[in-house]
Amino acid sequence: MGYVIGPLFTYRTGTRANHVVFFACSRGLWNVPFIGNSYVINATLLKKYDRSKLNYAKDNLDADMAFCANLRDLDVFLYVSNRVDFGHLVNPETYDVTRTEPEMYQIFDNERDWEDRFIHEEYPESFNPDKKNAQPCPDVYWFPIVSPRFCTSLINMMEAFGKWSDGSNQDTRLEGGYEAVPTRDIHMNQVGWESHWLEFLRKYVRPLQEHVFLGYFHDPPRSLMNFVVRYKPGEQPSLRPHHDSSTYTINIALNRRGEDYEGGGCRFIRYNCSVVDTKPGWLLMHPGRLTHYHEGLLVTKGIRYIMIAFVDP
Ligand SMILES: O=C(O)CCC(=O)C(=O)O
Ligand SMILES: [Fe+2]
Repeated sequence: MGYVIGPLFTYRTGTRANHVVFFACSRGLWNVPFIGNSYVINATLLKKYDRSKLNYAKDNLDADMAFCANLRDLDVFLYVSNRVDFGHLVNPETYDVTRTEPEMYQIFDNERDWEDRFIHEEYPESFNPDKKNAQPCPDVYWFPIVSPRFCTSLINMMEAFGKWSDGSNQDTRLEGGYEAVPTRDIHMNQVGWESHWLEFLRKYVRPLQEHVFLGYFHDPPRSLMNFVVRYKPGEQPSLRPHHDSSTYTINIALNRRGEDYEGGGCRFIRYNCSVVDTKPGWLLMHPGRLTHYHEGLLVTKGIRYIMIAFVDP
């Protein structure tokens, strides 16, 4: 599917008001009076015409309008074709090369690329009505959600920032200044990635929640505690039993058990049930309060990274 800008019948030279963008549902080639943003030009034209005529200036028109007007005056045939897939446009407006992992920040501006890069290829399968969603412990669901690239990018973002909390109960990042069960972590807002994370929750996590915990709707999901945890022997290797202050919690594994670290995992005490064979890019989703008292199991070697959000506190 391609798009055509400015159908012949509504076009008036010199005004933008009449430009119409429409999707062509069939494939073909259309003669158009105006093209913008991105185009391919036959190089022989550049040799053939006098540059005083073939240029980007005419009256008070914008450069793209002037260029097309000059081409029309020269009787150059302008057309749009979707017979070949040329790819798609990237919006460079907010691309910030000063960020570590700038692509991760593109969830709003280049949604399609973001999804291709960062969402797990099996994500849509979780909604297949013929498929039974994995439930390693009672009411603990397990879904593929993000790609390996997402996991390494998020770890890079956090390690480049580097200011891991000290694991004490005093935490100035929190409203009350106190964290009862502290982890060594970095919050999403410390790396300027909170709005992006919330969009990810709304767009990709919320539908999974609605799919398995029927009848609970909260759109957009609210989440004040969004962070990456680092478990490491000699630093903080485990987390004592606790409840999360959330309606539901998501816990995304970011690296590989057995390769990057040994030990680790999450144990749900009421059910005496542990999830230890966690997989990078897979998310655990469980109720936060009352039933799902849990602990982070001891990491004996290497570093374990997880991404946590307490949704709807
Ligand atoms: O280590 C885990 O998987 C559990 C982490 C956790 O419970 C938390 O951060 O609240
Ligand atoms: Fe927890």
